[in-house]
Amino acid sequence: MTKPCVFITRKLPEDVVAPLSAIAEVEMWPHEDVAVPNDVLVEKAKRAAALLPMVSDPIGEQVLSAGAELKVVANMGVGYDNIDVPAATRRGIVVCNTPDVLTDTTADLTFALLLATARRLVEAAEFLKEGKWKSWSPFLLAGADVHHKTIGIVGMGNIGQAVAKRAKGFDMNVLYYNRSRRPEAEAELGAIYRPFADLLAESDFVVCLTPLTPETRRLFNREAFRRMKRSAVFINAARGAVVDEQALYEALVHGEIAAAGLDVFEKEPVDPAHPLVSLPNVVALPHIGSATYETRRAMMALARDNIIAVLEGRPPLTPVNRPS
Ligand SMILES: O=CC(=O)O
Repeated sequence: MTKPCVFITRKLPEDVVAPLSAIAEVEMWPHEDVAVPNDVLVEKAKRAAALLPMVSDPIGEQVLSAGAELKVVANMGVGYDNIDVPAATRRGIVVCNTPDVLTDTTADLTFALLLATARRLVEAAEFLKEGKWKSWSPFLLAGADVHHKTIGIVGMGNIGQAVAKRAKGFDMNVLYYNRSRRPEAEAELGAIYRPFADLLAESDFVVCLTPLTPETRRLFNREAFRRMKRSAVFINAARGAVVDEQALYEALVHGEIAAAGLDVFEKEPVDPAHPLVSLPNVVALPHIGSATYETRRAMMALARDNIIAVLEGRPPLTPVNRPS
């Protein structure tokens, strides 16, 4: 019997791929740091029973309709806004993501970004390396305190709750906004629910961790930034398109908010000349929320195991849709 074909859109370690190679004919895009061009992806999809894409690979109508044999698309990421899930569901294709395995790692990065932005760590490190440090001075590179302040978390899923836990360790007052109330976070973490507009007005740190959906696209617009305190620090570790980047730029330039820490951008990789990136009060990172060796390997393994399960006729481990 011929083995089903699997296409992986980046070069992954052989030992991670080995269990899949035992049951399938696996082809990998041979580069680790260059994305597969869309025309190649469409071509590969034609023979594939399974795709293992990165969160940066668009899996829309074009790829899905080419994939006559496709049974499963196992994204390597918790977010799956790069995949047209309704179109996959209509075609009977299972879509999977990689939740849970990245929760603590992404929460660590989010909190590190918050600290780095509030305490101006990147600016300070560059200041020293550029030979600008002439003396200890009272307000040299002074930032804002984090401890005992109010954090407002928008998107209280697993990562939001893990950030809340870290914030509690800093004696912060934790507010949250979510589509649905989270009684367990309220009981266990003392997180307090606030309507979106109230959270923006009351928080010293506004942390965006909501998935990108049609409802959350450009949620952080001009009006949202105007509601924030002038001393507010905005952190985005979710998706760039949840933010109106022009509105954020203007809010930062006009002093409507104090600073921003951004791990994600509407267009990635972001141009280093992007106006937001050039601002001194912006800490910009290249979408590294889950980027530790341990977690990235766990994400790869989970995506792989989702594919193995579907190809072997078992239920997927972490599906996001239920095609009939
Ligand atoms: O952004 C990364 C992810 O969704 O896992």
